[in-house]
Amino acid sequence: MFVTLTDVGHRYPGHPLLFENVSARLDPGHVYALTGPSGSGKSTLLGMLAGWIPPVLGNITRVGVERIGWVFQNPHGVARRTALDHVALAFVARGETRSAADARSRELLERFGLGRVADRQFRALSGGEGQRLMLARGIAAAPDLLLVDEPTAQLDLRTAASVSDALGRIATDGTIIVVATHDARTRDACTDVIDLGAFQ
Ligand SMILES: Nc1ncnc2c1ncn2[C@@H]1O[C@H](COP(=O)(O)OP(=O)(O)OP(=O)(O)O)[C@@H](O)[C@H]1O
Repeated sequence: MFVTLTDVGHRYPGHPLLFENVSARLDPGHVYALTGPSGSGKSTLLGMLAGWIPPVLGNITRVGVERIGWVFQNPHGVARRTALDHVALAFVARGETRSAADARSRELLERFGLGRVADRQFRALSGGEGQRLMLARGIAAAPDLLLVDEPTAQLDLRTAASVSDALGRIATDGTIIVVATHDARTRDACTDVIDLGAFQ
């Protein structure tokens, strides 16, 4: 399974080229930081990787990528459900029994520094905890391609740092992960960098 970008470029109708000549190969087990100044097209390229936006130039090939997951800027959860429930449901949806799902979820929550708040309702989590929970849920769903859009944009520095550190630990064998970010610490936590600023 992999994704290739070959000389990819994009412009919105009536606007100049946002970026051009982006070529890369994305493989499972890596976490790719997609960086670049505000407006350089990071969210646009995530939409292209998802297949929502066809590139104006070049092409994107997805081989063996069937399931695509997203983690957005703001954590969205069910207010009265526990953190554990949010992750366990992803495992249950993949066919695990509830008790196996709970055990795997607790392990995953530990990895994201959320072991302590596993039984807390979503509405009682802090912003950083909520965002780390969204990443844990994204991984639990085991998509082939996980697209993460500015996971620290709404967070203060310290909370953002906790999310960046968690991102450094999410590389996982069966999933290609791409994280759009302007946060240097998030970028440094990733295994690879694609800088759109270099393709303007
Ligand atoms: N549907 C659209 N039609 C026209 N222009 C658009 C559309 N969507 C985005 N743009 C413009 O394209 C540029 C790139 O937007 P995009 O959101 O991809 O950048 P970004 O790098 O993710 O920015 P930021 O870091 O600020 O989130 C921006 O100038 C934006 O206003």
